[in-house]
Amino acid sequence: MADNQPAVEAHGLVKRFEDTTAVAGVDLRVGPGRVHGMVGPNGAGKTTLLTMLMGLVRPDAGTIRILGQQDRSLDGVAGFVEAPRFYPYLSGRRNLALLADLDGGGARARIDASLEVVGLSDSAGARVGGYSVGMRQRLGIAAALLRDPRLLILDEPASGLDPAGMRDMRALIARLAEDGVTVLLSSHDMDEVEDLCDDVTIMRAGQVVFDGTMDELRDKAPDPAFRLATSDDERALALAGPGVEVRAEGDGLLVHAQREQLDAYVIALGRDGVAVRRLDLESSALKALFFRLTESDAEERGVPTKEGP
Ligand SMILES: Nc1ncnc2c1ncn2[C@@H]1O[C@H](COP(=O)(O)OP(=O)(O)OP(=O)(O)O)[C@@H](O)[C@H]1O
Repeated sequence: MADNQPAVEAHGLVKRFEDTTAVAGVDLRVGPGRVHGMVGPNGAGKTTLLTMLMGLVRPDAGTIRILGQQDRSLDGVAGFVEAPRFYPYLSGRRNLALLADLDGGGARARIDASLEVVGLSDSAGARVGGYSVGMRQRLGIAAALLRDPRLLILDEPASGLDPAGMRDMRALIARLAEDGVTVLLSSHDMDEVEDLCDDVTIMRAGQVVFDGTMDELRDKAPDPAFRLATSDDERALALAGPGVEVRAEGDGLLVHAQREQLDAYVIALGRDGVAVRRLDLESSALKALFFRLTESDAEERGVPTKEGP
């Protein structure tokens, strides 16, 4: 693969299931060596898109090039969609050995190294049935690494993990990316994507509503929102200065401002004898933008948004 060749190049992808159009004309480019996040509410079409890229589902329309190849040989690609599945009554190592036999090539020789990378060397002899969700997700990545992939496609790799498991998973993905593996992952969690990804595609109802770098997304984001409680909310409302939008909401105030303007506002309150009793981040700029881009769709279609970022 030429150095600057995209790891994924897809044009006009469409996938219908009976009367649902899961993916409705999507273009996607994943640059080499990038960590690319795909976010969207439930039912946005992320999993369907990833299954098409992995060659598990045939698109109704559109073209896909993976690592420069259009022939779907999928050499150099690995990953999982939905949760990775293993034989629960066999050990982690035995599960990998079975997969390595299917994969052939040098896969068997990579078992130990793959277990090591995902931090499962010590538990490799234990039955997968006794593994935590996080261990199973990491075994899924180890299985993918058997193929020595240049492109890893991961469907919600942090799904179902507790905070420590999530932290480990993020660190693992960051390490793989540092080693030069291109990673395309889906997520519900804007914080996770912000933490991990260089580029992001936001999907809604089968379509792309944003595609660009994390920095480009940040530039588009509105001011973050903060909840404020003071000793004199009326006076605090009157003291709102340039770049600070304040309105009464519930039993306190909602403030939209960039951090520097917020700092100046809080100092002004103090100078004026108004005490700040509570100041909490209500919604980060990126989350606010994510909701703006995707929420109308969720409401229209009755899609639950509680799992959203
Ligand atoms: N095999 C299938 N048969 C029928 N409909 C399907 C099938 N797979 C997906 N769909 C529908 O296609 C739409 C997109 O689903 P998809 O799973 O790709 O979304 P998603 O963004 O991955 O959602 P989630 O975050 O909930 O996993 C949904 O309306 C879903 O019900």
